[in-house]
Amino acid sequence: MTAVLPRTGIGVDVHAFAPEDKPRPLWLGGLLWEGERGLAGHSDADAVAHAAANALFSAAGLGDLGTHFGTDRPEYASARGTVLLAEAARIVRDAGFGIGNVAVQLVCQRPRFGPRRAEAEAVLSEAAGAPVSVSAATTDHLGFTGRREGVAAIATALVYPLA
Ligand SMILES: Nc1ccn([C@@H]2O[C@H](COP(=O)(O)O)[C@@H](O)[C@H]2O)c(=O)n1
Ligand SMILES: C[C@@]1(CO)OP(=O)(O)OP(=O)(O)OC[C@H]1O
Repeated sequence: MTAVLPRTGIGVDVHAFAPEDKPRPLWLGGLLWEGERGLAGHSDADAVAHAAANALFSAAGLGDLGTHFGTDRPEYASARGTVLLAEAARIVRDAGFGIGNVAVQLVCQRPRFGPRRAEAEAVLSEAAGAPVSVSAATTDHLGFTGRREGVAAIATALVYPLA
């Protein structure tokens, strides 16, 4: 008898802060952060949502964000991370998987994520159609995140084959 096992996936995303002469709004964890410096990218550069989507694709063995939403696709310019995450979840489900959960670790000095964690988790979970949890850590001012050059996010996901 062959066991039907769940599958785990991993995803990473990094975005640099936008240059001062080309300011952008900050979208992170599906939320708009008023008064915070925005991130550079083709889409809205929401590293938390992108890492979550990468982890879902990884778990399902379906490549990654670039496989499905390349930067050569004008329709994804400034696209919301939640839109990409919802589309990733749809693609994974259409490939025959249920989604157990997604866990994201955000690494940055700013913004302070904790006060808006519940709000972000609700928005991301709605987009994925499954529980998405987000934790945050600084790097004690070390490295590119510590110097506030950008943010990093690392995610895991669990999916299971539907019968
Ligand atoms: N961008 C961040 C980073 C961290 N937090 C919260 O602060 C706690 C302490 O961070 P350390 O890096 O010093 O471990 C962390 O556990 C988070 O709860 C945050 O909200 N936003
Ligand atoms: C999301 C896409 C497409 O708009 O562009 P970016 O916003 O630059 O983000 P990245 O995390 O580098 O993933 C690549 C692309 O799929």
